[in-house]
Amino acid sequence: MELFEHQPDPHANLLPYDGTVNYYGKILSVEEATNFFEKLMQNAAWKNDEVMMFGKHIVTSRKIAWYADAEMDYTYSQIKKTATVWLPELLDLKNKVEELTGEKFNSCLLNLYHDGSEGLGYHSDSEGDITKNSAIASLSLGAARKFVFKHKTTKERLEFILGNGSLLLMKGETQRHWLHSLPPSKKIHSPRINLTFRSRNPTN
Ligand SMILES: O=C(O)CCC(=O)C(=O)O
Ligand SMILES: [Fe+2]
Repeated sequence: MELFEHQPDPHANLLPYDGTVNYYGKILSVEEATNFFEKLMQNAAWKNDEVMMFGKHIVTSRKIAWYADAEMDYTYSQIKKTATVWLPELLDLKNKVEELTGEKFNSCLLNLYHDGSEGLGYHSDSEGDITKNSAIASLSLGAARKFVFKHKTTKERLEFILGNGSLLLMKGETQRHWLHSLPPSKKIHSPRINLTFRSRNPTN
């Protein structure tokens, strides 16, 4: 595999306070990332996301797919979802991410942004059955996109670029104190897949 010259220090905390975010840089070669992107594009159980916004039921153009250790239902954005059992390529990525981060994950949300017109508004991933203060690992494939953190009370903002094959880890109190978003951009004309590996409490 090609190696990357300027690997960041994954132990450095990118947040100034109230949480921990570690950036591992590119953990896949361009070839590997392209390969995973194509496989997931083809094989993942993509469907349009449904969310509740201002009391309205909205179907987004962004697509999502949920995977978990066993088939179970859970709630995300106030709507019940059903997860599917792991694809082999997702298990490969999960193993790699667990090995690098030293964390364990039992589910994964995939997001497919067809181009820069699709993004994700400010939110934190702490709702429902997500294990409190558990780590969330975010692996990006395809188009590089801006990723923004905003503190819930100080409103301090921090921006990062998440490139093809890169890994970001959010842990500790991050979700409690910080929101994050993927802003839309007119400059991006190609797709991106993001995988967030998570820990959920098995409630059913
Ligand atoms: O696409 C991304 O980088 C962010 C995804 C995200 O925040 C989420 O799925 O909760
Ligand atoms: Fe999120």
